[in-house]
Amino acid sequence: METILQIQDLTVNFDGFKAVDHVNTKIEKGEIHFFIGPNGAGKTTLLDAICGRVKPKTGSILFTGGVDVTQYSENEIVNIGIGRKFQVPSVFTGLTVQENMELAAVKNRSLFSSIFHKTNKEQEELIDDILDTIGLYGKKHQNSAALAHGEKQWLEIGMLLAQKPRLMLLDEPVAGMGRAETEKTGELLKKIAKDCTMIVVEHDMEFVRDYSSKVTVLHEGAILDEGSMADVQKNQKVIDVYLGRGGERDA
Ligand SMILES: Nc1ncnc2c1ncn2[C@@H]1O[C@H](COP(=O)(O)OP(=O)(O)OP(=O)(O)O)[C@@H](O)[C@H]1O
Repeated sequence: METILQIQDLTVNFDGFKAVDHVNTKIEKGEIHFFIGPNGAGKTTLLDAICGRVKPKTGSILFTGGVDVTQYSENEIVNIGIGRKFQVPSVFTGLTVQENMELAAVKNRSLFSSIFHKTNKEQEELIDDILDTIGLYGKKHQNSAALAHGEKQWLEIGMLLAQKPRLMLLDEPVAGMGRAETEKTGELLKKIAKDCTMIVVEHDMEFVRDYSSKVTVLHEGAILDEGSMADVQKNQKVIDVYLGRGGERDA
């Protein structure tokens, strides 16, 4: 196993309140690693620290062995290969599926300059491959406003893939999806994880059971348990603070 991300003694404070409290964990290459736990446990804050949105009070986050991303800006973190998808889709609904992909593929953060930057042949091939992977090749010329909820989420995952990340952070990717879309998303994550490791925050426990390689349970900012879903769901403390309290219905 090769470690892609090592989180060491990570603490994030908001006005003295510890949202993340001395967290230590490792993400292995190729994993679909879920973070679960009750509302307010610190899951989103942890993702925010990895992608540079918040700066920790203590600790380090080592990416592929050496680089401490806590010292980097959000843009630098994207450029070294960590992509983040937020809960609310950020697809441009005035553009087609293909145009959204082109914007992402030219890798320019500014919409204005991206519009004037044509994609090259290599980028076109990459876009076609990704559209095939996310199941939207047949809809490439469709306006993205007309896509179903699940399809918009897949397009956004595709837009992240266009930046060729080695690690992808997903915040509640199946929220609002029906069972069929949820399963399709799980199969998509499995496909992607072969080349791009995944960290996923999720409240849908059926989805976590079906698609996780590893689960970290957070409670009040700290790690309560870690392991396979089969193992952590037997832990009485995890049942008491989350699973047994209908935590999965809180989303
Ligand atoms: N910018 C902020 N300023 C102050 N407090 C914050 C800020 N962001 C988060 N918090 C607090 O930190 C704690 C952890 O929040 P976080 O959003 O990380 O939890 P979560 O586990 O993702 O919860 P949920 O499952 O509800 O999304 C919460 O008590 C929240 O109110």
